[in-house]
Amino acid sequence: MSKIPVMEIFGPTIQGEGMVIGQKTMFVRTAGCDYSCAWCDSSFTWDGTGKHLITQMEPEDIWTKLKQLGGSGFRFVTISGGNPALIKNIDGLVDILKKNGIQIGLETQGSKWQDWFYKIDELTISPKPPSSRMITDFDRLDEIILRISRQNISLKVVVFNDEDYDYAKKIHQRYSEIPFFLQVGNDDCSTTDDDQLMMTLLNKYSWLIDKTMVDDEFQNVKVLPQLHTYIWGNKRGV
Ligand SMILES: C[S@@+](CC[C@H](N)C(=O)[O-])C[C@H]1O[C@@H](n2cnc3c(N)ncnc32)[C@H](O)[C@@H]1O
Ligand SMILES: Nc1nc2[nH]cc(C(=O)O)c2c(=O)[nH]1
Ligand code: SF4
Ligand SMILES: [Mg+2]
Repeated sequence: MSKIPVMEIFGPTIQGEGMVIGQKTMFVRTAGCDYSCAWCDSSFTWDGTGKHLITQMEPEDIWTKLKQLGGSGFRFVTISGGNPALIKNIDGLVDILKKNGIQIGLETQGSKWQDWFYKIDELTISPKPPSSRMITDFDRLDEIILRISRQNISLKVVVFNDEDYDYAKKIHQRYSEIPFFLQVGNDDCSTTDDDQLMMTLLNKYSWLIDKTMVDDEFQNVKVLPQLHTYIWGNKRGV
């Protein structure tokens, strides 16, 4: 048995965030998280509300489903969650994807390690700022980042307020050699008023840009929105 708890499989869509923003990709979203961020936009993966959606799947079945949805029109799969790093069996899925010439992206927060991280092509670590109410274990994060430092990795911190911004700077300074992304926080993950949401998010993006541009301590940084929210709002599975 090498099953993986899957919450949703979707795509093709664009990667809306971070180091490979705009990339055509399929998504595999796993269930369960060791964190419970105050503003998690995927809380259905861990708060019980999506329990009925969880399917225990063999890696081969996930590959079959990906091909069903994406046909032969994709070369990239992003694994997100929840925290996929809780799941040892993702190793089997990674091997199947590699064998079929698929590039793999991973979204995780840097709280857990798996050896299959070594096989990920584009690895995003997203440590959580104070507004999330999570506490970063820096010894653990140091260890993980050291292990993957020769791979294609990036750090991405979501910013909601000044305190988060200061935390982001601390992360950037601690791991100054690693490509660094600031990401706009979405504090209304339930609204269906897409126009209002876009206005709010654009204003926040503008605030974050203004702040970063005059900050000499942020020299080499990329400031990004969650692009998919501009197109599809809070819609799930896109
Ligand atoms: C849902 S998480 C899943 C992967 C992993 N648990 C993590 O947090 O990195 C995927 C990405 O969405 C970001 N995210 C979650 N909620 C958000 C929100 N309300 N606004 C902006 N980004 C958010 C996370 O910081 C992370 O970078
Ligand atoms: N289009 C799109 N891009 C994303 N980038 C990271 C996502 C995530 O939830 O991990 C995500 C997502 O859910 N959709
Ligand atoms: S670590 Fe990621 S999935 Fe887990 S609660 Fe935070 S944002 Fe959500
Ligand atoms: Mg998301």
